[in-house]
Amino acid sequence: MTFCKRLAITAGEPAGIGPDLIIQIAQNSHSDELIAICDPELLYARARQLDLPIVIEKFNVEDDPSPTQARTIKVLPVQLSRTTTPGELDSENAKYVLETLTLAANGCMNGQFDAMVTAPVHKGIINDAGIAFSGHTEFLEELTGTKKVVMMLATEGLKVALVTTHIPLSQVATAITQPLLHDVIEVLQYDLAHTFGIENPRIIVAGLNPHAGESGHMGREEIDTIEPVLEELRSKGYQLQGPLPADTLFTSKYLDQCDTVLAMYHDQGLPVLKYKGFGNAVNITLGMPIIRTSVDHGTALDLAGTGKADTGSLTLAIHYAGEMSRNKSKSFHEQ
Ligand SMILES: NC(=O)C1=CN([C@@H]2O[C@H](COP(=O)(O)OP(=O)(O)OC[C@H]3O[C@@H](n4cnc5c(N)ncnc54)[C@H](O)[C@@H]3O)[C@@H](O)[C@H]2O)C=CC1
Ligand SMILES: NCC(=O)COP(=O)(O)O
Repeated sequence: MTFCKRLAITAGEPAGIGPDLIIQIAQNSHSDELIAICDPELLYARARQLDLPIVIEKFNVEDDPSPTQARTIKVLPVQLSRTTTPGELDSENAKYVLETLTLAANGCMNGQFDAMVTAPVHKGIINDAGIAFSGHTEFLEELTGTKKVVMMLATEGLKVALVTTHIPLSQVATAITQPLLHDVIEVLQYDLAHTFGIENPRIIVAGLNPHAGESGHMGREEIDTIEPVLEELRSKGYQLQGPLPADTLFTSKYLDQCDTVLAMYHDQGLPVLKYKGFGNAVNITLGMPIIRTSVDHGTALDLAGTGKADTGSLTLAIHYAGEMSRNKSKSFHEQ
């Protein structure tokens, strides 16, 4: 097993804190090789603004991976369409952002990179450019041709996976179908075992409605959709508890006895996780043939160029990407 892994890091939205974070973490050495995929001129300009020293080297795929030296950034260059001002979004650069993601993902699929780590993108400005985009998770699901990927965020003592991701709340109830829930739990169960080494994972599944539907008086999704899937999978040996009311399941009584919470939608699970571990959490896309980790935060336009962005989550995402690539097993859909 090669110790030093080659990790692609996409810098994300150029007006956000992604470039800052790459420059900030480059001040230290790393045992894995980090390849930034972005415009090198953007890094130079942001480094001047942050008053941090960097040396940029062009990435050469023919070289063997080598640990990253302090203040050196290896770059796979992609040119911005327009020069960026920190904090000011420009839809002209949306294609550039997607090009960095595509290069990273394709590079992972063809073996050029061991994993990809993504700095935050701005979903809105990509849509403003006329390109339908709801997140890295969905973009990479399509690009890698994966039937179902699962978003999971992890921090010390808590993992939260989601059944639905970036859709309007008004669409959540109809999006949660038995086949979707079944696929999500299968991917989650498989990855907890094979990526995280939890042999018989205990998963707590949240209900959708207040009080998990109050026996059908406050919504029937628990009875009609969630319970039948849990019953079926329990009969195969899965350790599934629920559907539990989401307002009380995030308490130590339940969390101490589970490995992961499966939330029905984005803002049911992630506020709790971020309350517990914002800045010290990682976002992992489960189920793909490639490894992708990401930060727990967004573009923080208010902090771009100020030097105040916290590097904790990107550092953790890089750590996870390295460890996951050292322990890589087949993904759920490849078995
Ligand atoms: N992985 C990704 O690509 C993600 C992208 N986003 C996108 O980011 C954009 C902005 O989203 P918001 O909801 O405003 O969330 P945000 O995370 O960008 O900002 C929320 C608050 O947290 C602070 N913050 C964020 N990251 C920080 C860091 N590293 N250090 C210190 N403070 C930090 C910000 O200054 C702000 O006060 C949206 O377009 C959203 O879609 C959001 C989450 C993840
Ligand atoms: N809140 C998490 C988030 O929005 C990240 O989404 P993605 O871009 O990683 O799909």
